[in-house]
Amino acid sequence: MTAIVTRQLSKHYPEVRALDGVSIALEEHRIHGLLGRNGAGKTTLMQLLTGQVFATDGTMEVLGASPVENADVLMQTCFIQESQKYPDTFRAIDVLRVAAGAYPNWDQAFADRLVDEFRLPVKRMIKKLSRGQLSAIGIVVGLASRAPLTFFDEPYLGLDAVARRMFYDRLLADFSEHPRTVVLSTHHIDEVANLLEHVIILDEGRVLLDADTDELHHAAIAVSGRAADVDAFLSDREVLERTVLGTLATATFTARAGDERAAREAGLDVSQVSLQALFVHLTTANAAAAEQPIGTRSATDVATS
Ligand SMILES: Nc1ncnc2c1ncn2[C@@H]1O[C@H](COP(=O)(O)OP(=O)(O)OP(=O)(O)O)[C@@H](O)[C@H]1O
Repeated sequence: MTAIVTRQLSKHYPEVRALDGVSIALEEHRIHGLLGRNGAGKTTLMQLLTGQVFATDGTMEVLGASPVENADVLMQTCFIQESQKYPDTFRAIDVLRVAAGAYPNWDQAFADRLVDEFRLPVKRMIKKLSRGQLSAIGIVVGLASRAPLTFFDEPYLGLDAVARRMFYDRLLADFSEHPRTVVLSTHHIDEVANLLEHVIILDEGRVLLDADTDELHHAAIAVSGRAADVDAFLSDREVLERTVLGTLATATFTARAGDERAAREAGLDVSQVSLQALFVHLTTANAAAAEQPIGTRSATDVATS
């Protein structure tokens, strides 16, 4: 079943098209990555899907219905935002108490364990907590709520590397025991690459890439060897990046079936491209295409190649 379907979903502000004709389908019980450069539209998409802002155009279904003012859907949805505001008088323990009442699948024992692991001082006033401790509150709520649909919007601002690792481990372990749909937006792409089963890359409000991560391993490959051999091999391929060092060249290109074998047969070294590198290649290529005169580009050139 699909947990989320959007069709031509758009959110336009007077000065910017924060989201522009986004059509996606996210299967349930998977961890989806929502990636994009600053201002790409990730938060806007999550705000639309959780009924916090209204669409300018298009339609969406979340857990089978429109999320707009729909208590049934919203009760099954947990949205952890980087900029979450809490009442001035709240301590972390108060947030957890409210969350326990709000989420039907809340697991208090799990929340208590996470509080210990993240060393969260639950009785201290929230306004006195560090940036990382604030993020830890969101993570505890996001995990212990066990909501059928959980959005984590860059949930770990200020969290150190150990705590981030712990978040990924706990998310993965709990997800295997209690499958649910998770949408995670992040700039730490390499850290989460192994967690993600499906990736959407947004760029300037549009979908630049929508693919399962196992397909992505073959979507682009890097070859290196003598510059002349590399260039001969690349002749009719779409090159994402090419660097030359003396007589040697390395190039990343959009791969077609059989390309890996063909490159080896041409005497080239072949390596896989990480999700992070692919992200950088695609968003850079899209920005370069955007600078071309109108009429010579298609915004979906990169996504569909
Ligand atoms: N309320 C608003 N009014 C006007 N413009 C807005 C509003 N909210 C977002 N935007 C603009 O919409 C675009 C998308 O913003 P959004 O917050 O969705 O990006 P993002 O991908 O989450 O970025 P980041 O990675 O920096 O958090 C940006 O250009 C932003 O300035």
